[in-house]
Amino acid sequence: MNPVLVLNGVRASYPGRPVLHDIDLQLPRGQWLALIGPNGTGKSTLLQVIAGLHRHEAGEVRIGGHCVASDPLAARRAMGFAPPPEQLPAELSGRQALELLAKLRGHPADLDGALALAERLQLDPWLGRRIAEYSFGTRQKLAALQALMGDPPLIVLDEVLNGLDPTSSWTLQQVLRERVEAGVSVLLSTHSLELAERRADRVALLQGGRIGRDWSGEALGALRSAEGGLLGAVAACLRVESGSAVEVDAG
Ligand SMILES: Nc1ncnc2c1ncn2[C@@H]1O[C@H](COP(=O)(O)OP(=O)(O)OP(=O)(O)O)[C@@H](O)[C@H]1O
Repeated sequence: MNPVLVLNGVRASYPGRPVLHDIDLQLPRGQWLALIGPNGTGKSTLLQVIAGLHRHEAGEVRIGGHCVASDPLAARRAMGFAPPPEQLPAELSGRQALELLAKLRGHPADLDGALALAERLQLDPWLGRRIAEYSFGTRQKLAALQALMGDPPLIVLDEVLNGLDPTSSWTLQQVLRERVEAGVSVLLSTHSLELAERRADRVALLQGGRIGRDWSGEALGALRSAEGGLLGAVAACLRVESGSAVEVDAG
């Protein structure tokens, strides 16, 4: 089966600052990929390129076979993206924001599924209140709901578990795992190596604007039982990049 997400030679930058260099990545159906990497290495930029919110200067991004640059609407329909919490419409209630999204997508019935998920995430008591009154974690839950709404084949989440209380975080991880088991693909950026190691099917390390390492399910399985685990493996990669591995080896 064709991968749900394909990136070929993707490059992107901000004025005077190249960020992504020739990113090649494929995400098969029914796989949870955790994207990790140091601060400022370009994870959010990469996810925004995939969501069509940041222009890529070279290469190609395809979602469900649709090219993000030439057929953005079809590409967007094949994915769910959690907006950054500060970009949620503060003057609307959570319910109004979900209704608006369902209407914009042309699937008002999607609201029912989102409301059921809101209950699982204990967001339902907040849905009648203005988003401006939400805490950071409550906004994160609403953003995640938006990404999950309508059951898209690809779900893209940028550090969306940050700020969630442990029970809500666990529930959202369970929801994501259920979706993955049903054939949905999840791309989640995170700084939690524990989450990446335990929950994801595969982990990609973004390093210097490139995919420096890509640990498959098998490699992850080996890391789970190895001393140091994923943290040790990531630290080794970053030492090599900074050149300090040479010092360590020489010492
Ligand atoms: N709007 C912007 N204008 C200019 N530079 C930006 C902008 N947004 C991000 N950058 C720069 O692009 C680079 C990548 O940023 P990005 O937010 O994608 O990194 P990240 O890996 O998600 O970081 P973090 O882990 O800290 O969230 C950084 O050097 C950052 O300073």
